[in-house]
Amino acid sequence: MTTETAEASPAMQPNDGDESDQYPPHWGPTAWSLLSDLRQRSPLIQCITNFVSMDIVANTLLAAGASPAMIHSLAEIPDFTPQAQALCVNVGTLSPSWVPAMKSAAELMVKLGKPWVLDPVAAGASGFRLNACLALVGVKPTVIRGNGSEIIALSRASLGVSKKGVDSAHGSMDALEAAKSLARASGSIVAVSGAVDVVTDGNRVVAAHNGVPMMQKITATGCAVTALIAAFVALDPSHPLEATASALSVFCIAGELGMDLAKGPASLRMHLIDSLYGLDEAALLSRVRITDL
Ligand SMILES: Nc1ncnc2c1ncn2[C@@H]1O[C@H](COP(=O)(O)OP(=O)(O)OP(=O)(O)O)[C@@H](O)[C@H]1O
Ligand SMILES: Cc1ncsc1CCO
Ligand SMILES: [Mg+2]
Repeated sequence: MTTETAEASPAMQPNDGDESDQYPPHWGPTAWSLLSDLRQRSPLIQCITNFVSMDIVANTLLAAGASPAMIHSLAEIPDFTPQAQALCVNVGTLSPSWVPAMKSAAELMVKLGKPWVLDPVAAGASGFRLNACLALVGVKPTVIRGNGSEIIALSRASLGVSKKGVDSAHGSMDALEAAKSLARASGSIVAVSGAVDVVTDGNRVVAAHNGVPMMQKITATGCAVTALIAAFVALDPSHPLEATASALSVFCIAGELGMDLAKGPASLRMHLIDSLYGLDEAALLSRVRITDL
């Protein structure tokens, strides 16, 4: 829900020529190996997500090779959640009755030693939402992925800073220090999406430079990439930072390839999903742009 342009980002062209020297070569094979694994192993990903995003989240997971389940009833969690390889919790259309299911599913995943990922949509929009997000952060998400404004709001609240500030239109780089503080305070990997996606464990910071600005004009692309992060982390739970950066880069490469065929947001949505489904090794290796900051 932030607006950010990407004039400074070299994200739209293949990673070839001299420019490739700035991108460490190990990231391409890492991302490809995770995507290949996803297609082979098809992990079951439980999503407790908002009404707006349910369709694009399920279709993104399917196109990437995962198996989505949009199951959010508290009554089903004891039987169903233990079968999932990862859980994605998204507070986008939160109401009080959803919070116990979110907490209970997350607690169960932690108890079982499995990863779960939090998308704190519009975290600073209300006291109710912020408190729910803080309670969920207390259940130790493996990864928290939000846009700049969301990470700044959550980071301030988790550090007990009462001044909320103007939580709109923050770029991902503006949120870098907030992301590091939140990662240190929570023990989670924190990812901030934007023209450049940044991922941190509180010390190390990596940046993924893929994507196109038009992705912001499709609702719930952020929710979709959070779910894809859950799927990637399910494959390699002991390396969540690498899995998170790879998922962001892969999703954004699908956006770049989709943009070549799109006429606007609606056709980009379709072509992004098609491009994710068809993404091959050569295209991925030539386009991955991940750097250590
Ligand atoms: N200016 C940009 N240039 C390139 N890619 C972008 C840009 N802005 C966002 N993206 C990409 O679009 C996807 C969604 O990120 P965004 O920051 O818009 O999420 P969000 O605000 O949580 O969205 P939503 O709430 O609609 O799900 C991410 O994969 C991100 O990398
Ligand atoms: C637009 C919108 N409102 C609540 S959730 C959502 C989807 C993007 O997060
Ligand atoms: Mg969002």
